[in-house]
Amino acid sequence: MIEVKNLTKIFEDFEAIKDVSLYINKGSIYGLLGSNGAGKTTFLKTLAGIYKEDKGEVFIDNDRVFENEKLKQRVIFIPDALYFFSSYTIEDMAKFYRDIYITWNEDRYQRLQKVFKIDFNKKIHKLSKGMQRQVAFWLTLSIMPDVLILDEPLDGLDSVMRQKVKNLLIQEVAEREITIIISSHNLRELEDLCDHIAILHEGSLLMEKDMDDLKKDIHKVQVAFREPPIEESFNKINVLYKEQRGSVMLFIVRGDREKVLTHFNGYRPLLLDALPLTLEEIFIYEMGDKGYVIENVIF
Ligand SMILES: Nc1ncnc2c1ncn2[C@@H]1O[C@H](COP(=O)(O)OP(=O)(O)OP(=O)(O)O)[C@@H](O)[C@H]1O
Repeated sequence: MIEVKNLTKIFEDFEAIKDVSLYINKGSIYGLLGSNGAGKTTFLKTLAGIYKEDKGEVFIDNDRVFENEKLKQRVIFIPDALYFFSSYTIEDMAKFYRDIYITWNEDRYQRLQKVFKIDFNKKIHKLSKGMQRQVAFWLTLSIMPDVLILDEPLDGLDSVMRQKVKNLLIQEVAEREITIIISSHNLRELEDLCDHIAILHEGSLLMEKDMDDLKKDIHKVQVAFREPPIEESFNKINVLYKEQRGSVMLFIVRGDREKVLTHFNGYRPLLLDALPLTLEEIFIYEMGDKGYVIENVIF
């Protein structure tokens, strides 16, 4: 269980994280979204104990993370820009981790070679970007961490390998109840993996929700009216976005699905359809609500 209490992180006079509080349950796969520069990497590095909190506190299983060597045995961070010692082979790196991590699992390391299929004796810096990322997962999963913090984790992996890695992560959660925190711009991927989602915007927590609740709360409504109602009628519902597409109107509406449908049914429409939004659509509309808008959104 991870608890972040009123976390603020400051670089010189710039507040990269502003008073963020949240709670991540054990066994959760928690997705972190946000525009470029929103503070995701800073947040993850503070969670991993690489950065010290300037205000507030980060706890993992009720222990402070920063400078906590014991806890760092159980918490692994895979950064977006990977780092390996130059001239090290995979086996050299494994030896290094074997010496550091008491939880290192040799059997798993050997078995995962069948998944990643890269020669142990290859020099890591001579491998492709995607292969280096495979090595990062291979070594990390051999450490058997309890908490895995991943910054843009699947970047550079091909589609087959992405699926394999996602399966390995889901298996870890199912079998060992590890906790995974993932930041990514690939919302399709987060949608498949995560049970919880948070959106950071300019260092602040914009929204934090269970994935199912998030989807229950926002709808894409397509409606064709016999006679369009007056504009003010829509003030009774929480419309985030509205667009005319020929004879059909598209609404993005927040609120209870049944209440939204009852409202539109009141006009006896010729056509009425309410569809769930994808995570990508939810992100765009939530951000649009905060002034981070893209024009002419076409789905
Ligand atoms: N070491 C640092 N020194 C000064 N400013 C920093 C440092 N690291 C990050 N920042 C600033 O903090 C803000 C948040 O950066 P961060 O890398 O956390 O964003 P991000 O959400 O991960 O962005 P992206 O999606 O583009 O990777 C940015 O304005 C960035 O310039």
